[in-house]
Amino acid sequence: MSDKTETLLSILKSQPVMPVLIIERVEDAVPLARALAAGGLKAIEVTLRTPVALEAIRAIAEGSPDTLVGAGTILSPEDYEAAVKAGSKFIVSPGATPALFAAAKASDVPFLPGTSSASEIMLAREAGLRVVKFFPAEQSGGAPFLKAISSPIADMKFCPTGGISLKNANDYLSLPNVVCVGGSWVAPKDMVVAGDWAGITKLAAEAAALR
Ligand SMILES: O=C(O)C(=O)C[C@H](O)[C@H](O)COP(=O)(O)O
Repeated sequence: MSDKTETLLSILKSQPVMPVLIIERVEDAVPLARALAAGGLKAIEVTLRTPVALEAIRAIAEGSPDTLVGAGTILSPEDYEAAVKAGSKFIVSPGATPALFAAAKASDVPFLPGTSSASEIMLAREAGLRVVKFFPAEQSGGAPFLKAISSPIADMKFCPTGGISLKNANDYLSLPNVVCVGGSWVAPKDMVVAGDWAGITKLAAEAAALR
C-alpha cells in the first residue's frame, strides 16, 4: 500500500463520519470547524461549491489547529492544485477522471475519487488507489451495492456519501469494506446561518459515536 493510501486511510478511519460542508460566509469557517472538532469530527471536507471555499480552507488550516481540512467537489486538476495550495490535506471528487488521477499521482496530497460502478472502481484501482468514495451512495444502489462488490473487488475500501444521515449510516458502517461515511447532515444550513455552534457540536458528537 502506498504512503498516500495509508495517510488517507488513517484519516478516514479516525472517525465514522466525514462532514461535507458548504460554506457561504468565510467568517463561519473557523467556528464551524471548531464546533465539529469539539464534537469529535476533526477531519472535514469543505466543498468547492461557493466563491469563498478556498478562503475558508485557508482560514481553517490556520485558525482551527485541531482540524484536518480537506477539499471536496474537485472537478479539475486546477481545482486540485488550488485546494492543495490553500492547505487541504486530502482531496475529494464526485467522480473519477484520467486528468484527476494524473493530478493525484503528481501530488503529495491523497485523492479520494467518487465512483458508482464496478468499472470506475477498477479504474481507480488501476491508478493505484485502494480507497474511493461511493457517490451518490443511496441513489446508486446503497449498502447492497457495496455488499455485492466486496467479493469480486475484495481489496477496495469505500467512503459512501450522498443521501446518508444518522438514520441509515449504520447500514453502511456495518460493512467490512466501509471505512467511514460522508454527509452534510452534521452541519445543516439553518444552524450555520444562525451560528448555532453548540448545536453543531451536539450533532457531531452524535455522529462521532456511531458504529
Ligand atoms: O462534491 C463532493 O466532492 C462530494 O463529496 C459530494 C458530497 O459528498 C455529497 O454532496 C454529500 O451529500 P449529502 O450528504 O446527501 O448532502
